[in-house]
Order: sequence, then structure tokens, then C-alpha cells
Amino acid sequence: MGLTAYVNATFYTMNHESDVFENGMMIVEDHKITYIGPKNEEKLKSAEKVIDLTGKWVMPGLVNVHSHIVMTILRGIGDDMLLKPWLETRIWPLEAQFNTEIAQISTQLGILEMVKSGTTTFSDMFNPNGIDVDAVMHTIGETGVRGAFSFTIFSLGTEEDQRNNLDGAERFAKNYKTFADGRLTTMVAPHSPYSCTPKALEESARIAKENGLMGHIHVSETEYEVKDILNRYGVRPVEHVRRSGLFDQPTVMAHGVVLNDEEREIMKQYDVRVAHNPISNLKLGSGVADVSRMLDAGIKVGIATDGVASNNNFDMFEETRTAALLQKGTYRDATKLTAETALSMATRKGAEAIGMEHTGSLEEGKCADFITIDAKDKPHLQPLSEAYSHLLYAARGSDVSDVYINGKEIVRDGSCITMDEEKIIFEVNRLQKTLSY
Ligand SMILES: CSC[C@H]1O[C@@H](n2cnc3c(O)ncnc32)[C@H](O)[C@@H]1O
Ligand SMILES: [Zn+2]
Repeated sequence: MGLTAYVNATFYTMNHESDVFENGMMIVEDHKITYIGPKNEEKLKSAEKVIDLTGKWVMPGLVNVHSHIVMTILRGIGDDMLLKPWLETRIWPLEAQFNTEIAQISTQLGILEMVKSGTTTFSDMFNPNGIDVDAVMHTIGETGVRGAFSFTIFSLGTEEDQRNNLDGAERFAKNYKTFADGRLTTMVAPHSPYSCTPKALEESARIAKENGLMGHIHVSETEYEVKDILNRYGVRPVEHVRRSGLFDQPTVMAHGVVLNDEEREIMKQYDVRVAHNPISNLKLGSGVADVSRMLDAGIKVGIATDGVASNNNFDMFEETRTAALLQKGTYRDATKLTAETALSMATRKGAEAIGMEHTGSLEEGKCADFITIDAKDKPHLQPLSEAYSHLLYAARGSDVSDVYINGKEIVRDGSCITMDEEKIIFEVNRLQKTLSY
């Protein structure tokens, strides 16, 4: 890849929260940003290709720190239910019918939606049952996206089933630790304290430790879960997972809706990072995570959608706005979760939360993962002078024009280049009809 200069745009770097270059310039060489700043005619001379982005806003690609991409085909199935019956009576019986073809098309649909709405990196947990995970990883690699993937560990079935599940997770974690030019990596993901035995949590910790990988787990999503774990083990979920050793590796905790001060202290001490899924938590009636207290306690928090069966989309603009509004509303304090903080959580801080410091902001040396928004003809993004505010409070995923990941163009003028949109939409509708529910 040659040296490409992107010029004449306003660059929102998300570097030091609000570093903005109007009429700026960015140079990308070998997948990386080598210059970001004011337009520089001298540097421009060295560019082999110049891309004129006049009037566009450029920002880092969004980072979705917790999703279930393989579930995308389940969008709209199982609405208006609490987490436990939703999982047990709708989602798990449907996932039991999945095969590799369904997983691949569902994954493509999810990634198509993600990239078109500005997400360039995501951290995902998928149910491996019945699917060829190698085929799914190759499918993901071909889309051009960046991400961390976890083969979920569940304590289900016979002892042999559980051993096979752990062996599969270990093999997957090792095989795909560095994959697709380094864009894809792995984490180790026991599903939750309620679906995994203490032994499975300990084994997960061992796999993560031996392979230098992060953990990823659902914890403290509902009041029910906290009571259940207290009843079973005599301690709350955070302490229960801590005892397994999982937190000895940096771990992404999805949800963290029901936490007390003591638990936040443990999380800070062990550098546990939180994936905040505000819309999924609202839709499943789980509650509102106290992000303000987590941030005050020094915990790293990223923004996430969860799967689209509990959201019901992958729009990270909507998710980030919801996160900010919920803190203001629940605290009755408009100063909570400012635009700067919320946008940095959806980009740079989210990337840091999942151990991907090489993306998430427009900085020299970082990977060229960025998106553009063409606000000129969009009434809801006027007046243009207040763009930073609009990025949080007014923009939506459908405003994204172009998406670049690792310096490669993935979406141009709203159309995805790396995937056959028409085919994916046709196939997902055909395959959805094969599921019984
Ligand atoms: C087995 S892989 C991940 C798996 O988790 C289930 N799931 C989806 N959303 C949630 C949630 O909010 N809490 C707990 N579990 C969830 C679903 O079966 C996924 O495939
Ligand atoms: Zn989840």
C-alpha cells in the first residue's frame, strides 16, 4: 500500500478528548497513520495518492466492546422478555439449530451493519455449538474488519461435552491469536458465573494465562444473577469470578449493572474493564449500569451493543448517546458523562478497554481505522459549527459515508466494498425461515 494523503476535512482525533484539525490532513502509509495535523504542503508532495475529503468530518472508527455477531439472524425474535426466560426459552433453543452456513451469513450481516454504521473494531463472544469455527473466522477475516473473538465456554452436557468445549476454546484461542494480518485476535470467554462451573472458570483462567490472552465474561447483569450466585456460592459474582483467577488476566466484564462499592474496588484493583451495554440492559429490563461511579473509581469502560436480539441494532452512535443520556437522567445531573467522555469511550478508551491500543484514535503510529461523515446536506447535522456536539447528540450510524480499516477502504459512499450486500440480505432471509420458533 502506498502513501496516501487525506486532505481538506475536519479531523476529530479523539486523541486528547477534543483535538480537532479543521482543514487538516492525514497521511497513511503501510496501514498506519504517519501524519495527522494541519494541512502541510511539503508533506503532501510525498503522497502517491491524494483523497479530497472537502467538507467531511473524519473520526476514528467506533469500537464496540461486546457483541454476539453470530446471533444477528435472531434480530426481532424474543422481544419484551427478561434475560433468564429470554435465554432459556428463546435464544438457546434457537442457537441449538445453528449450522455453519447460518453462522457465516449471520456474521456477514452483522459485520455489514457494523461497518456501514461506523464500527471498525469489535470484541465478540460466540456460541460455537454446531458450527465450524474455522470457517466462521475465515469469513470474518475476508470482511476486512478488526476484532477480538471468543469461543464461549459453557458447562453444559456430559463431562466429555464440557471437556470438548474447553479443548475447543483453547485450540481456537491459540490458533487465531494473530490472524488476518493481525486484524483479528482472541480472548477467553467463560459465558457467565451462572452457566459455568467454578472448575470451568478456573480452566478459562488457566487458558488465558498460559496464552497471554484477555478474559471476556458476562457478570452482574441482573439482580437475579447476584442472588443466584450468592445462594450457590455464598459470595457475589465479582468475588466468585475473582476467586477463579480469571481477573489475574485483564478481563472484559460485560454489563456490571448490579455492583456495590466493594466490587468496584476489586474491579479497579484487578484492572477489570467494563463493556457497558445500555440499550440491551434497558430492553431486557436489567437496569442501568452506574458508569459514573465506575469512571470515578478509575475503571476502564467501553461502549457496546450486545447482540441484536437484545438491542436491536449495532448502531454505536445511538448506543453512545444512550449511555450519556442515561447517566444524566438517572443522576438528574446534566454534567454527567459529557460528549467528550462518551465519544472517547466509543473510540480510544473502548479500544484500550479491549487491549487494542493500536486503534481508536487518529494518532501517528496507530492503525488507519477511520470513518467519514458528510454532513453538508443533512438537516439534523446543522449548523456545521457544532459538529463535535452533533457527533454524540445528533448523528446516527446511517450518516457514515466512508469507512477505512487498516488503511483499506471498506465502505465508500455508504456502500460496502468487501461484502456482497444483496446476497447476504437474500440469504439471511432464506435461512431465517429454516429456524423453528
Ligand atoms: C454462548 S456465546 C454468547 C451467548 O451469550 C448469550 N447472550 C446473548 N446476550 C446475552 C446477555 O445479555 N447476557 C447473557 N448471555 C447473553 C447468547 O446465547 C450468545 O450466543
Ligand atoms: Zn452479551
